[in-house]
Amino acid sequence: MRRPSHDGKQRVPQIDLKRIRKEFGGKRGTRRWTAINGVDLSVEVGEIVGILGPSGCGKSTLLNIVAGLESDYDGEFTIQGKAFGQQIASGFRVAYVFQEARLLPWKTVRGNIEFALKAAQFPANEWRDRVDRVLELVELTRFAGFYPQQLSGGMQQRASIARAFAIEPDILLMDEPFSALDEMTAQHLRQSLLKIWSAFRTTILFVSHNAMEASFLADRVMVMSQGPGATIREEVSMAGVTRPRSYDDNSLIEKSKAVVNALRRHSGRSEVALV
Ligand SMILES: Nc1ncnc2c1ncn2[C@@H]1O[C@H](COP(=O)(O)OP(=O)(O)OP(=O)(O)O)[C@@H](O)[C@H]1O
Repeated sequence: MRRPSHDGKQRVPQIDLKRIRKEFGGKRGTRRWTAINGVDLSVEVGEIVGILGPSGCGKSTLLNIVAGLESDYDGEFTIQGKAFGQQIASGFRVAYVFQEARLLPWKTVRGNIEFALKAAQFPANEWRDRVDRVLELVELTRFAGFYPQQLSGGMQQRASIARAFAIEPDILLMDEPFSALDEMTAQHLRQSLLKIWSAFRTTILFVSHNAMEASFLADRVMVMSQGPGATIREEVSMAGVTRPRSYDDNSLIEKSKAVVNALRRHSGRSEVALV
């Protein structure tokens, strides 16, 4: 999937996974399970790529490998042509947004974001401006002094997205970030995410179960097959769906149907719904 740049030169992809295979178990008599086998995926700088596939096919496993949380796998994984550990040692940053906001309950929204800035070694004199900027982008300025339990689920997730962007990550990983929210809140948050992405142009790799969500956010949607030994079977390009995006855009609706059809083809199930 390596593609030439507009000037005709080969660019080095931001994320490059080749022939990735991950097996679980097999130790002390536990069942051996090949979760993924032969995954190839290249993501360019500033791209948004979505991963969809049947439950248990290995989507989170793939994100965990890119996050550096999973190191026991076969195949090659490089970041801009270098080993992950080498890139992290030279200041490369990866942020992860999960289904739940995972904010520290004893810290305010500002305190949570400052905590991440401190961990990422940003100088303390930059914290206030950085926090203010990201909170404005996710429309939480008035809630900087609130504790997580004083916020709705959608607001907490917005705070977690703000925290992720505050450290200006080179890569943002998201594992079903909006699936715990009602659809109207999720729609608002997807818009917020794209607004903040257009300010930072961070490379985003995310997992979703929602074809419309994936189509709305992504430049490309990768559809995985059913495991064991799951792999990426099809790519649906969102080229032609202009940004900023609207849920009413017919070209988006058509692309979303194409994603659903790809899921049907590769999940071995026929009852996959549009959302
Ligand atoms: N730590 C583990 N030990 C054993 N098996 C595991 C482990 N983690 C994941 N698996 C197995 O690997 C497969 C892939 O899991 P993974 O969580 O990556 O799938 P997924 O596509 O993200 O699932 P879902 O869509 O349901 O969240 C599953 O069959 C799962 O049971």
